[in-house]
Amino acid sequence: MIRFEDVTKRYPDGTTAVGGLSFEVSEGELVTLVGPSGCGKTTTMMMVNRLIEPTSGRILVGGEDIAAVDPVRLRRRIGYVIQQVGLFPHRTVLDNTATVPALVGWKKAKARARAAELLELVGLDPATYGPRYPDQLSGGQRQRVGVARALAADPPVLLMDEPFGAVDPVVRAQLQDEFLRMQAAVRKTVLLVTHDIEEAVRLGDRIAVYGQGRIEQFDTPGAVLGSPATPRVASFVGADRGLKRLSVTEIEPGDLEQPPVVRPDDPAGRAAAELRARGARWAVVLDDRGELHGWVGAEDLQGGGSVGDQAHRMSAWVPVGAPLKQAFGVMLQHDAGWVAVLDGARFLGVLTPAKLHEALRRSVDAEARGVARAEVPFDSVADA
Ligand SMILES: Nc1ncnc2c1ncn2[C@@H]1O[C@H](COP(=O)(O)OP(=O)(O)OP(=O)(O)O)[C@@H](O)[C@H]1O
Repeated sequence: MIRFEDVTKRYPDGTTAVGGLSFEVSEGELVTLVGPSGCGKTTTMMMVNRLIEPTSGRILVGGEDIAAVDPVRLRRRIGYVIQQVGLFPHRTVLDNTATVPALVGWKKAKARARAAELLELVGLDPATYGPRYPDQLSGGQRQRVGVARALAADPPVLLMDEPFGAVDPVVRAQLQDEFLRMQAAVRKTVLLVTHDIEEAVRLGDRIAVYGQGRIEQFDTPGAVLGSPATPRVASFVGADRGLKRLSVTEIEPGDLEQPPVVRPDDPAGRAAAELRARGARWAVVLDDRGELHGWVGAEDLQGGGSVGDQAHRMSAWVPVGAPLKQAFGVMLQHDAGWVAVLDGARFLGVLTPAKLHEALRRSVDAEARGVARAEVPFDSVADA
């Protein structure tokens, strides 16, 4: 959808902002450009809507060389969100949002209806916020209006320059979440500039990590964190990249351990014998449909009765597909040595700290080899 072919930008004073850039962003993909200040991220982005012209090379949008497209026509297909949102202070939020549709000749009522729909999409009630003026909004709300306005003419491409930069960390995380939810619904092709590696990892389907004027690595968040391509990338992503990787690695059924399973109506004595036979200190309690009833410890079973009478409710659980970081968080929150992993109500297995570590290592290995994690043999990482 967006394709850079050997693009260089040299400013008249001789500064090479970017040199020999080649990469492609697929349709519906969100690519984050991340790197230290002055490395050329904004220059890269502004060449896409021709606010900056490249010195050499070609940029294609939707297969068309943009050098041949009238810049005004080009910008109608490309939404643009910047940190200083740039709302018109004397126009209401609704009219600000309707700016682009009005510019391209939509009837006023249709443009406003569209604007109201978009305010709703970015989490602002149009009846409450539509009639307000920008200075009657919080920073985070203004930022949302900026996103709504950029989407108003339904452009296939969205360029975002530090769109969540001007707000505090809590609001920022909220805006990121909302934006991801929205992107899942609208599936725009997005280039997003940030200097924050956490944000790049959280939002990007793929990340372009910049060094000075060039891309050092262009890959998925997992691959960038798991196997940084250069020492510069490694130092940029930080010494805690293993921890960051926990948030982009999902729990798969193959990662799980299978503890002993008992039924609620099993006699306690029989269940205790089973635990002894397997050398286990506890078991999960599942009903006949394989749904989680709770867990029971060996000592709970001393007193007789049935397993169901002694079972504890299982509060430490996560859904399959959740990030490993969430599982780790739940483990710490409940001071538990393991968490149950569920698919809907169905019990799949448990994740222990050792299994979590193994899942992380296998996922790094899988990315490096370009295969699914399930294809990485366990013994290849067991001794590592
Ligand atoms: N008009 C200009 N004339 C000369 N040099 C420029 C001009 N605009 C940008 N530069 C230089 O080009 C390089 C890349 O700038 P760019 O704004 O693309 O960086 P960036 O990665 O977006 O940085 P930041 O995160 O600080 O915004 C910098 O060294 C900058 O000083």
